[in-house]
Amino acid sequence: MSRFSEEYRQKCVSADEAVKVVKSGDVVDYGFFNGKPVVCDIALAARHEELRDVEVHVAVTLPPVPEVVKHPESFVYHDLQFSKISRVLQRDFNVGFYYPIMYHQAPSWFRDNIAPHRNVVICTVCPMDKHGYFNLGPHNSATMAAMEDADCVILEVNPNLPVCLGGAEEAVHISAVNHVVEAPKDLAMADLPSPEPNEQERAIAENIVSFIKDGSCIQLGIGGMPNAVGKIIAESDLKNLGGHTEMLSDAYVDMIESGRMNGSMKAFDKYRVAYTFAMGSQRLYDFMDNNPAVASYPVNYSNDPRVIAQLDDFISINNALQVDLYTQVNAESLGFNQVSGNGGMWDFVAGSQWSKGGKSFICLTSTFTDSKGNLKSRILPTFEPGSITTIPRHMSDYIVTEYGAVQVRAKSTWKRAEMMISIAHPDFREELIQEAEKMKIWRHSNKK
Ligand SMILES: CC(=O)SCCNC(=O)CCNC(=O)[C@H](O)C(C)(C)COP(=O)(O)OP(=O)(O)OC[C@H]1O[C@@H](n2cnc3c(N)ncnc32)[C@H](O)[C@@H]1OP(=O)(O)O
Ligand SMILES: CCCC(=O)O
Repeated sequence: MSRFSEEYRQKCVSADEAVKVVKSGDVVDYGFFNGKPVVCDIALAARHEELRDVEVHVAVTLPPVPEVVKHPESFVYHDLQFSKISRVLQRDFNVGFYYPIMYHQAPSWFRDNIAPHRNVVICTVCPMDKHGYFNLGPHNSATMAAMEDADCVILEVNPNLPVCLGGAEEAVHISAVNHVVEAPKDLAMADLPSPEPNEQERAIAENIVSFIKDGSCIQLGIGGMPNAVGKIIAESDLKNLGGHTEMLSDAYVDMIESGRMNGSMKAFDKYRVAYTFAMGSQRLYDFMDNNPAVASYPVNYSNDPRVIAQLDDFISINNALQVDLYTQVNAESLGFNQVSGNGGMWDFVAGSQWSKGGKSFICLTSTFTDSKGNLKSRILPTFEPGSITTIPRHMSDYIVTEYGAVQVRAKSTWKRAEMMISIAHPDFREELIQEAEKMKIWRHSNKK
């Protein structure tokens, strides 16, 4: 028994008891990603008749669907990064709001009193260790900063979370905690395996891999495509790659276990992949458990472009929904429907271009087939009203489809239009040229 056991026993209460602290008008933070509580969420939602206008904040609503969203008159739900659940909630039920973020700034939101003050933080953690620490598991992010800001910290202990070694700020001490709630021992984490890459995704990945050299440092973003790139790298003969990323995904397990990524050439965090959160399959979480090959850091380190820039040959690979002929990147919305979020995209697009030899790749399949079976170009003359520009054109570097990779950085408007059309699906190229002419970004010498 550790000397902290008595303090643990005193602080351990039922979920119903713990959430009694929440009052109408409070701001309640559910942590980030896998940090979202389950039993405390059920207990809080059960108080919906007596509570009004409680703000709840999460980042990426992982399954299960939170109970609080069923009572929008009592709880105002906010998500820093939409995924399937938040999309459906907002689009079909008019519930939930997106919260734009420049992700590396998140800890300073709390430490510099910029974000609304958190009355209560409730988040899922690993069981307490003999030193009195609760490891945060695969969600470091800005959790410690939010806890520092909070009047009350409630931990929901789940023994199925992997213990994720730091780095920094990967654990909270019992002395900084008000209540501990024990989740059922069989409460599994959301198991989100990535699908096998399709033919187009493999072609895109091949187009990117040709730019990667031995010793490059790799960041992979969220979405289907970056996972395909990881798989192709794992099958390549590249050597001594490093990893420094916001999100640790299954692709990193592929790259590390295949021996391609060992971090031996990194200027710092040598032999480790630095990350701030992980999301993926149970295989990923099993791999991370107590594994010194990966190091958990707060997001003001992992995503700070000034940190990223110090790693030479930094290769940043992120996914987009659409790119227009001006080379503006939309990675987050379709008209007025929020699909995802900017997250750390800006951080890595900037940091990789500041790195010596670094490159930023934004990838997308050239087309999308809608629910009615219509083939649509993802390369558009301009975005539809309401769509958000995630990366402005002056920050775009490489854009990649299955038809090739083009570097639009340091090119004029008419050259960019030509490059974008060269990687569009052939069925749409003529129409795009006509639009480029109307937009006055086409000249007679442009290649058709
Ligand atoms: C974690 C990080 O942020 S790492 C740092 C970088 N940050 C980012 O890259 C953030 C921004 N990027 C992203 O969020 C993702 O990469 C995305 C959204 C661009 C792509 O992610 P994916 O999971 O591959 O997207 P997916 O193909 O499933 O599309 C998402 C949704 O948009 C729909 N969609 C995608 N493209 C289109 C299109 N052109 N027209 C209509 N609908 C579309 C899909 O049908 C899907 O909808 P549904 O699941 O509600 O039915
Ligand atoms: C808080 C946003 C995190 C992300 O990039 O997914």
